[in-house]
Amino acid sequence: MSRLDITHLTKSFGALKVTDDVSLTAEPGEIHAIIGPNGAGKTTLIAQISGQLASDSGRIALDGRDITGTSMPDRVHLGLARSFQITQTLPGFTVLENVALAVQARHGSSFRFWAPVATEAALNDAAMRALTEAGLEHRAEARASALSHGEHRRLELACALATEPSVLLLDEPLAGVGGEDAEAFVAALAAMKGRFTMLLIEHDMDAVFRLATRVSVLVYGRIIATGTPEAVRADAAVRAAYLGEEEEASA
Ligand SMILES: Nc1ncnc2c1ncn2[C@@H]1O[C@H](COP(=O)(O)OP(=O)(O)OP(=O)(O)O)[C@@H](O)[C@H]1O
Repeated sequence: MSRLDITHLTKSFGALKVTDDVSLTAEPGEIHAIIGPNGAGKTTLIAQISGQLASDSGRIALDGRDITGTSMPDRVHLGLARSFQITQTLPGFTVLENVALAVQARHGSSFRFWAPVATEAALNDAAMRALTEAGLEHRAEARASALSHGEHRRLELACALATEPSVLLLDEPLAGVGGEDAEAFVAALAAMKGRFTMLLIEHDMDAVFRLATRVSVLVYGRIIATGTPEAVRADAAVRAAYLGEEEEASA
């Protein structure tokens, strides 16, 4: 069963059809990237999937369960985590404390019955595991306010992972992140490949083609191709609509 199964999703703003009959899946352990030129409808699609925006028609299922009409908090609770939008980090708290709070938000009721010391140890252990996944364990004791922009993004990633999501929506994780920070982020995601299911929207094509298991290309709200990075790169329609232009522009 697909972790995420989206069928015939649509959304219009007035006369403008921004999401036009989009169907796609995220299979267990895959990183499915969605790419497309500016204005293709990527942000709108992610907003529909996360529940921020209601769809006009179509169906969204998470682990086989229809979540089309559910609220954004309900989707998070059911295991759909959207990084960078839902996470509010606390700048005066340490990195570890921030992630421990995210763990507690997920497991609040089960941790409550434990003795306080054991509770704290268990929370910190779970938080350290998420921090290690995000490649940020060496910053556990730093205050969140002391992190670089790229480190902060990885803290948000760790907070999202701490909720043990079924599917993680990553909306332009590398936006505004440069150099070593970007490299560290991509390395952290690459190391997670196969173990977490992710839908990735990202403008950095090098990162997309390095990370993605499958790539879908969105143009004017429609998916014009879905396949392995190699197949999509070689697709004539994709080259004509998008990649060719990008490569020519950067040549
Ligand atoms: N709330 C809105 N009302 C009207 N039009 C909208 C609204 N939100 C988005 N649009 C339009 O829908 C289209 C798709 O926008 P969207 O932001 O989803 O594209 P995108 O692929 O994420 O673009 P980018 O890569 O530039 O972030 C654009 O033409 C945009 O102007």
